[in-house]
Amino acid sequence: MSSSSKPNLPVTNAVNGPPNADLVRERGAASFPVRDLTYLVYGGQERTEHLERIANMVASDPVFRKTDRFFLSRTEQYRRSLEKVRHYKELIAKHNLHSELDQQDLRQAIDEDLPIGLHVGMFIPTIVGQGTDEQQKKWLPLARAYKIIGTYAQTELGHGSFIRGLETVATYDKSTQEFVLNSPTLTATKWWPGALGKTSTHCVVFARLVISDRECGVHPFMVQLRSLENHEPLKGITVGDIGPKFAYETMDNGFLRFDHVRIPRDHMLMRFAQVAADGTYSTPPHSKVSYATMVFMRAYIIGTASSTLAKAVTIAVRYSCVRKQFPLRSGEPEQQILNYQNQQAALFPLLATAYAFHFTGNYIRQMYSDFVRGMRAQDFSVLPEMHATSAGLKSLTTWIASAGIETCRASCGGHGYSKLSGLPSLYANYIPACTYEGDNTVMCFQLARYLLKLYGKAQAKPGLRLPGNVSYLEKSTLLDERCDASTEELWLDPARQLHAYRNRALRLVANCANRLVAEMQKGKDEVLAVEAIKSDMVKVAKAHSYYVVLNNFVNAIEQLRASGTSTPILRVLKTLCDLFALHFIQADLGDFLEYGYLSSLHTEPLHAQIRRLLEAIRPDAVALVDAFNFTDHALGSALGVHNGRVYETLFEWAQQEPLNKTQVAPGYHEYIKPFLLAKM
Ligand SMILES: CCCCC/C=C\C/C=C\C/C=C\C/C=C\C/C=C\CC/C=C/C(=O)SCCNC(=O)CCNC(=O)[C@H](O)C(C)(C)COP(=O)(O)OP(=O)(O)OC[C@H]1O[C@@H](n2cnc3c(N)ncnc32)[C@H](O)[C@@H]1OP(=O)(O)O
Ligand SMILES: Cc1cc2nc3c(=O)[nH]c(=O)nc-3n(C[C@H](O)[C@H](O)[C@H](O)COP(=O)(O)OP(=O)(O)OC[C@H]3O[C@@H](n4cnc5c(N)ncnc54)[C@H](O)[C@@H]3O)c2cc1C
Repeated sequence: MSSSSKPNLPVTNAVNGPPNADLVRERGAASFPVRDLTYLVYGGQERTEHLERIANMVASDPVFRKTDRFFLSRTEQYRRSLEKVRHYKELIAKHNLHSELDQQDLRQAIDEDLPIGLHVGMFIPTIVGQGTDEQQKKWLPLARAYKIIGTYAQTELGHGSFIRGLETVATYDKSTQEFVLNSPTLTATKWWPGALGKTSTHCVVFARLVISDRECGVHPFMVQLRSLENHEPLKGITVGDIGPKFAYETMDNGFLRFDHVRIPRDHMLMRFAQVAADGTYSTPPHSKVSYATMVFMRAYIIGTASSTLAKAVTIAVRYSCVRKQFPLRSGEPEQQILNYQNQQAALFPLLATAYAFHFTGNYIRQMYSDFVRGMRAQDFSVLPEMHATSAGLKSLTTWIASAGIETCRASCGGHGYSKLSGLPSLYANYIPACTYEGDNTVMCFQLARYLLKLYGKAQAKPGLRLPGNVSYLEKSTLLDERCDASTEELWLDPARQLHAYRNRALRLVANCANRLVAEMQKGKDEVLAVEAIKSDMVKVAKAHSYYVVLNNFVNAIEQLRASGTSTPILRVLKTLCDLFALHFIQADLGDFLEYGYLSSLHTEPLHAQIRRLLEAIRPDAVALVDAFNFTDHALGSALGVHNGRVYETLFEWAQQEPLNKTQVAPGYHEYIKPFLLAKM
């Protein structure tokens, strides 16, 4: 064989051999029926089996392969994701997966940021939420059949967070009954929308409406960007890809400029605000109703924080079970790294958090559907609570999940740094969730503002009843109460855990409110006073959101108990809930100590209880990640493979590296050989 054309490496087929013995042993020793926990997570046996059928269909389909993704150029990755989109459509037809839920299941199983994500996640929901009945009748069938592909074009080069600062203009021309869309400045260029660059034929554009020189605020408009015949941009439209990013290579995030592009009057989405033919403008029933798609997506993002973190933890826990380093004493076998307390302290709180966020996702889904039901009946009263709660939870969950993926990566040592571990790309593709759909810090201000307002109202009007999750703001006497968890046992009491979280949140709200007043007493107006407390506002929003997450976890376990869930499952969920509660007190201990809510009387038993919880989770750790039921395809990780054949898989996958295609390195003749063979 020619030494330069073929690798001199053994061809292995070892990835499919017998499973790793440690994993097998651990699976056999679980304290609870794993399958039952899987059913609980996915909503029952039937639903789980349905999801499995779809996941297995995807995993065995070569079009959806992922293993070579690291060796493709950006353009190849984009093309590959288009191929996946086409195949996704073929499978919908072939397997009759026409319901929205089936299609969502299929996309989730494909597990890639496809350039139709924005079409499904924001373009169609905006037509549904903001379009009149006629507009929906016109565009929804086309969009659902993929006869048009759309996106959500709001952010501009100059502004993302400050929506009222957007510069794209839609000027109404009464004489032709058209809107004229224009990008008057460079900073008015739309910048970032997913699938805008190369894929979309249409988009919903957010532009400031101007009628006879009167500014009417930002509104959504349906605009065709590209020809449906040949995909060329239409006249007056400049569109393209924004270039390389941290990751997200499969997505053509784009830019877009308008040069006096005319669209008919009925292309403004007019469910809530209208422009009549004569230019009469009718205001919407709530000034922020056109922001509803963002609220929808924030709720969706909260739900995905659990599954994303669960993937990272699955990889890290399985690998930590297979990986061995050091005997404790010489002559003894080496330890699985999962036996080390530090490894457990890094990973198990994240495991607990993935379960906690699962219940947060259920909670926000329910809240969102109640909100939509109200909105359909023209009741917008829940909007402020929905907006504030989802803004805070989106921030907390994405921050924790992002940091958690990185913790998992680091806990896998050197192999965690290999892209073949799946963790670097999971991290890089996930972290923009802290930015898109509202920068997390900016979102925290929204929740903190809401809490401060309610706190002020409750102070001004004793006896006022506030909604469930914020009702603790009524009880300023809570501020005088102290922790009484002076033993390890007491720290397992959910009422005490919740008391601590409520007390911390209320204290931070109250402090913020007091500081606001103090700043104003120093002579600042309210606007400047708010600026002086902004970092505290972020802490307020996080503290409240932690409380909401824990409260939902505790409530969910109570409901499961009431509905007859088996004791072993309840026991393991309670242990996870305890660890979640105690770990995040330990992580922010300063907050609790600062005002004397806790003292060393309480912190010692707290730390000791956390150590006990880590020990309690250890024998079930593998079973707990198995219960998330990810296929190897979904994990895309040599370290997280279900059979634990980590080294075989790493070795085999590395053979695909293009550098290994030849024995002699490309560049050898030009760059290495000359100095190796140079005369001394
Ligand atoms: C739940 C069910 C889920 C089911 C899921 C099913 C299907 C999903 C399908 C598919 C999904 C597929 C793929 C997607 C996957 C992953 C995601 C991938 C990519 C992400 C794409 C990203 C898209 C984007 O990023 S779009 C752009 C997003 N941009 C932002 O978020 C901008 C952030 N800024 C703002 O929101 C606002 O400007 C602001 C910061 C909130 C401030 O607004 P402003 O106008 O300046 O108002 P203020 O003057 O400050 O406030 C006035 C008043 O209004 C209140 N307010 C503000 N916003 C809202 C709102 N949205 N609702 C209600 N009220 C609001 C504000 O609090 C204030 O109130 P006050 O006066 O009482 O204090
Ligand atoms: C991968 C990705 C996909 C995206 N997809 C889309 C899409 O499909 N459609 C779309 O329209 N947009 C999209 N976006 C844009 C995204 O929504 C915005 O980037 C996001 O809303 C943040 O806005 P910004 O970039 O203006 O950040 P900025 O607001 O400029 O934030 C920069 C910094 O300033 C701080 N800051 C901002 N305002 C304040 C304030 N008032 N007080 C204190 N601090 C402040 C922030 O906390 C942050 O630290 C996407 C972005 C990314 C990264």
